[in-house]
Amino acid sequence: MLPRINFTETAAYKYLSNHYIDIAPQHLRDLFAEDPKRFDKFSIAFGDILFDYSKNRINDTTKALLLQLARECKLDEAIDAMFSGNAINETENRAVLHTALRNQGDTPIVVDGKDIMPEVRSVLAKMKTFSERIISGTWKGYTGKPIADVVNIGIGGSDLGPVMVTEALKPYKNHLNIHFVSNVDGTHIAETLKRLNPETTLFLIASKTFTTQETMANAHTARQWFLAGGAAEDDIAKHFAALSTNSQAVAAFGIDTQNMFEFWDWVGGRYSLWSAIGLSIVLSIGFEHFEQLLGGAYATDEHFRRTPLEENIPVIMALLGIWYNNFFDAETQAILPYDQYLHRFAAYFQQGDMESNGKYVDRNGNAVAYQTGPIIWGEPGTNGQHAFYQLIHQGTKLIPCDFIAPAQTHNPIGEHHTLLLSNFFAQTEALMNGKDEQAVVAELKASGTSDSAIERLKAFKVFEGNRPSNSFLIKKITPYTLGSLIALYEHKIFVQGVIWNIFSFDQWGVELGKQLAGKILPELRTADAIATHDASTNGLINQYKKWKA
Ligand SMILES: O=P(O)(O)OC[C@H]1O[C@@H](O)[C@H](O)[C@@H](O)[C@@H]1O
Repeated sequence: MLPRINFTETAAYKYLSNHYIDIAPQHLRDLFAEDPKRFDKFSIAFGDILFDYSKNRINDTTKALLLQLARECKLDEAIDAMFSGNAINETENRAVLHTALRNQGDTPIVVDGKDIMPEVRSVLAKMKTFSERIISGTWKGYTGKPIADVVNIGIGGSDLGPVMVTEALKPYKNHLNIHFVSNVDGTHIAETLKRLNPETTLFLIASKTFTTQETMANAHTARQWFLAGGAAEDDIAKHFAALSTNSQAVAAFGIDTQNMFEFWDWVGGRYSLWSAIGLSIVLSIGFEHFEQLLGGAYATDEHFRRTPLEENIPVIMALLGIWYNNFFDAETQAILPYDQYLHRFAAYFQQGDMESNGKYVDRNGNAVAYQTGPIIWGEPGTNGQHAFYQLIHQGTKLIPCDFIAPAQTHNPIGEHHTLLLSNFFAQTEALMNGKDEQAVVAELKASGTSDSAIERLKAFKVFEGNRPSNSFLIKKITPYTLGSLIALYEHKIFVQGVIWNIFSFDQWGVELGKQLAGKILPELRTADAIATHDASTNGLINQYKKWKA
């Protein structure tokens, strides 16, 4: 069981509330001026990742109080409970062990009296053999040709992780073309299939439950398309594999269970890229690179599990988030990677974070009286700069930002990377320092602006600054460093859930819409006018019926 502590009733919370009143008016500029050791104090080097959190609205007292908060909420106990396989996903009575999927230690991990590591290793071995056959071309399609295209059909956790990682690790890609189909909108699969040849295409049906409507619809369409190309039912075994926990449903669909890559109910969908769900990643970059990804995540797991809280990156990330979310009333958190390959990173953690911590019911089943999970959003720099940074710099909302950038690029073309990084450094500095009226006036004077124009313009050109950010400077985005980075964010989410006293590993909030869609679907199949819903829903459905072709 996870502890049940209302963090707003801890001593640390009360101290933090008072401390907030001291900190809120202080400017980051002054905090830096007062403390020459601020960067050394508030940054952590972890392998090839430098985490700089000095540009946050904190001082030594803030950090000490936030750590006290974590201790009062028994974070240590919760970390132990997760790693040791307790059923901390209490509403589904499941352990939470995505860490076991990348475990490289030799201590058994026991769930329901059984060491799960042999099974984990055996699925990994199966993924290795299978992927080597596909990549080398020894696996042949039904007309004897090697596989050229792989289509992962899955949604949510069975899509976003593989999409994000295959994009992030494109420099490590082999010759296979990897496609992802997730949306039940027929356009997604239709546009994908247009470019493919059934003789050389492999479908991975990725679904933990193997019941998800969107995935099943797409899988059936893929199957029909494949058979319509001239293949026989028996040929399906050469072109379809399943990544799932549900062997019965896989067999019922007609996929040979030989071609099923299993995972287990102790892997949450949004934490599953490390499991068989990662097969598209393995096919894209090869098993060795996938192992490096797991290795990087394992290094973070060890860091998270064994490093004292004050030097523990996911813990610090989480506590800073809580500082802004619950004391500064910030509602969102931006993730801004200065790396084009990481263009799906924020989208990935939109699910990771918002599906985990978007909860208003606490672990006792009561509505909370405080804010929980933030809205996660972001786009790669510098595109974001020319779109929404205006609001971050001069808007009325406080938006804590995570900036992520590699020191080395995979594409050293001319000065591109230096230009990119100059923007990365400039933005965090500008957000922190801002530009005061004096500087604005001096600048306008120097450019020959008239006094009356200066008077008219100066207010618009002032930047308050004092906008907080974290910076992750990474030597290079490799499978290993990416694995580490993803796991840092995963554990941040976990720590926040522990402190907010919510369950981070269920997702009941996605069920109602599915249930209602199930009810509405048969109503859409008839031409009859509908009167079973509220006036708005009836009105929309009936208009749809009039308009549909
Ligand atoms: O892998 P499955 O079972 O098809 O589920 C896909 C997604 O389904 C959604 O309903 C869940 O909210 C996600 O968490 C999950 O990842």
